[in-house]
Amino acid sequence: MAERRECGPWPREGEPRPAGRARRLCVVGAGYVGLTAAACFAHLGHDVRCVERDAERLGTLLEGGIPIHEPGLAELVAAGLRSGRLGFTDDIGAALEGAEVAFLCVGTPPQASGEPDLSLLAAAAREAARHASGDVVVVVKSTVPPGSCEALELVCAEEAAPGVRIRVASSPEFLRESRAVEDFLAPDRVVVGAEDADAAELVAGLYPEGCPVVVCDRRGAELVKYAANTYLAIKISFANEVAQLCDALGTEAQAVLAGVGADHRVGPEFLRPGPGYGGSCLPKDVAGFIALGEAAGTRTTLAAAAEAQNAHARRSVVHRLELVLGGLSGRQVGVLGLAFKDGTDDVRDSPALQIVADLVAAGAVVTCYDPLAPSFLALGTRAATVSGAIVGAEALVVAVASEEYQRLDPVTAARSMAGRVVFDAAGILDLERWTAAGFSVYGVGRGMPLAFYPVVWTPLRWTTAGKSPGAEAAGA
Ligand SMILES: NC(=O)C1=CN([C@@H]2O[C@H](COP(=O)(O)OP(=O)(O)OC[C@H]3O[C@@H](n4cnc5c(N)ncnc54)[C@H](O)[C@@H]3O)[C@@H](O)[C@H]2O)C=CC1
Ligand SMILES: O=C(O)[C@H]1O[C@H](OP(=O)(O)OP(=O)(O)OC[C@H]2O[C@@H](n3ccc(=O)[nH]c3=O)[C@H](O)[C@@H]2O)[C@H](O)[C@@H](O)[C@@H]1O
Repeated sequence: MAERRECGPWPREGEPRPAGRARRLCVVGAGYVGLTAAACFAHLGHDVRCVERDAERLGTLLEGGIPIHEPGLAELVAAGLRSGRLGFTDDIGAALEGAEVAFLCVGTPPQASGEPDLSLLAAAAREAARHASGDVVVVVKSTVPPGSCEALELVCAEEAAPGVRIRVASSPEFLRESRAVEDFLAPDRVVVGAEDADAAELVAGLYPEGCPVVVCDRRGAELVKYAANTYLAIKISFANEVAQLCDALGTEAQAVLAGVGADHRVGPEFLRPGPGYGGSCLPKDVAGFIALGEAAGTRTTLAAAAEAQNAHARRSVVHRLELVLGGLSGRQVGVLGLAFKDGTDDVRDSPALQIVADLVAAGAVVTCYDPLAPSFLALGTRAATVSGAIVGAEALVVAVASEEYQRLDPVTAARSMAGRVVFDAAGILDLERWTAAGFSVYGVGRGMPLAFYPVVWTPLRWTTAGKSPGAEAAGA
């Protein structure tokens, strides 16, 4: 076993102290998860070398920039580089020198079957094992199906030099994009799956002091991640289901869901209706959860229902707008938001992007605005400001719940737009103000014209005091 060593003097004045000792760490992959983990571990006092194989991404990092938008991350990276506790390289051998722990944070993108593609991860594990000169605990942070760590341990054993022991542990990541740093430094919990207590303790000790740690076996830790994301997806789909019902019943979804979420057993978070969930993980992990059930021969009906409801939610924005406008061909539509949610530049599997694509496919003339989404997106016309996106528009779609869009003044919008239709898919506009400015406001859980519904719901009529119509019909 490699000798454990301290990484520089500790503690340093004014800096947070890690729960365990400061360690030498290697992090493979400098994406949303890897870069955040590397910068935060360095902030916690560890000595971190981060390996990135993408030349452009690495170049940006080596020049002191960061390749993604994540609040607070640039500052942490800069501080890590200044202190010497953070470094970037494409040389995994150099990054592993003296490292006791190597975190694998590479992508596990979805395949058509719903199962994730683990080829990048297997390649990273192979490289790490091949270049390890001493014993290393390889920690899989990427989201992987149960059983992956066990399989990777065999791969590592094949590649490792004689006498080098590679143990593979699981420690899935739960951070949210746009809040990656705060989530990493103050997690609700850390999950560690390892086959021996020593490895579990080593890994758990790297995280911020005082955060709750759930220790289980590797399969359990791997499953926590899928189950957690699937549960969040189910909650969002439930909110969308309630919102659709609210539209049909002519009531406001926000108030109804606030009433549901106020019960502490339910909780208010992830009950915001909208254009469906997206991003690189929720859709992928729900599909992965269903694929897991199929492989294991268990029922995953709730996950499948969440997926089906989400597909409906994502299609229905443009479908509804088409009905409201009486057709989309040649109609000028402004869209606010392209990223998969507010505060990020990530457009992977973005519902907003799908809205724009569906509008363009239906023949609409689209102008969109997003302050962070990459400029290479060639969908419709890209405006540089909110006002640029709405000028001359017959209808406006708010696709992402951003404060910037919420601040849009309806009186100014009315002056600039050609029409008075707003589809508030994100559910953020002040109904009263927009209605007062002459707009017809539609949206998910924000009301739809009655003609939209094939069945017109009629309020129950109480014909006999104290008895329900059902009771009467039953002859009570
Ligand atoms: N994005 C998110 O918010 C979260 C993602 N996850 C999971 O974490 C994993 C990573 O996700 P992201 O960070 O979003 O992916 P990403 O695609 O943004 O970043 C992965 C990085 O790894 C690099 N890479 C791939 N193979 C490499 C190798 N052999 N050596 C060095 N670098 C290599 C890529 O060039 C890329 O920069 C996925 O399994 C994902 O499901 C988990 C929690 C949150
Ligand atoms: O595994 C992952 O990658 C991560 O996936 C999600 O994080 P993230 O994808 O960054 O974004 P969320 O904030 O969860 O939003 C996901 C999608 O759901 C939508 N959403 C979220 C909440 C809500 O109430 N309603 C709703 O429609 C968002 O707009 C977005 O499209 C989870 O929240 C993280 O815990 C997890 O680590």
